[in-house]
Amino acid sequence: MAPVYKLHYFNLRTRGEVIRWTLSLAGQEFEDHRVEFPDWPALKPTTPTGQLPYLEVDGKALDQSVTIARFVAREHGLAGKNNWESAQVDSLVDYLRDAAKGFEAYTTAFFTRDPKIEEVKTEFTTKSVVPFLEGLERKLQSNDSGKGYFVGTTPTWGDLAAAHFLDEVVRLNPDALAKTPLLKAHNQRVHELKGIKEWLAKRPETPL
Ligand SMILES: N[C@@H](CCC(=O)N[C@@H](CS)C(=O)NCC(=O)O)C(=O)O
Repeated sequence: MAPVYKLHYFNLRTRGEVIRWTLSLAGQEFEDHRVEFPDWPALKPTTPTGQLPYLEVDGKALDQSVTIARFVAREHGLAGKNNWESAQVDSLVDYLRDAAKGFEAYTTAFFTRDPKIEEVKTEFTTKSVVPFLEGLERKLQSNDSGKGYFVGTTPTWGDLAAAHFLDEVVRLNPDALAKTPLLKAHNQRVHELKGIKEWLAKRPETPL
């Protein structure tokens, strides 16, 4: 029997979205349980660690967003074709997590209604993320397969993590990819993948 997947997360993209993209590219059906904030205090003690996301697979719970996305990718052949490719994907995802620190400052400012949110946004999109975008473009360029993905010849969950992150950057600054044309083209390439295109067309619109 095919496994039954249920993803528990808030009604946000943030730490849940790469998991949703990976499930979608895999063509894996899943229940997208979005916890509303007023319901959270009652649900919190029922979760593995008191935090979200966690994924239920046939009733068993797996927590930690990056681990969950990697698990789904491995289950569906989206984590690289050999150990070297898997390590390259992991390296890409680690790099993105460093790049995302400035974005986390923005999400904190959003949730705390920081009056300086515009400054935080400008600092992230025009300063702190810039060297990461250049580094990311070099990583993409270093794959000479000619297929336009970060690792190997087919999309991996690393491509999804990169494209999702860049979407968030572009939401905050539409010109952010002007100096990294390869990243811009990669972003469009990922958006055109069947499962991703379908997911983007149907996902709920949320502020983050
Ligand atoms: N390392 C964890 C962090 C999880 C985390 O920080 N979750 C936040 C939402 S993004 C949460 O559950 N906050 C509510 C709470 O702690 O009560 C992961 O990546 O899954």
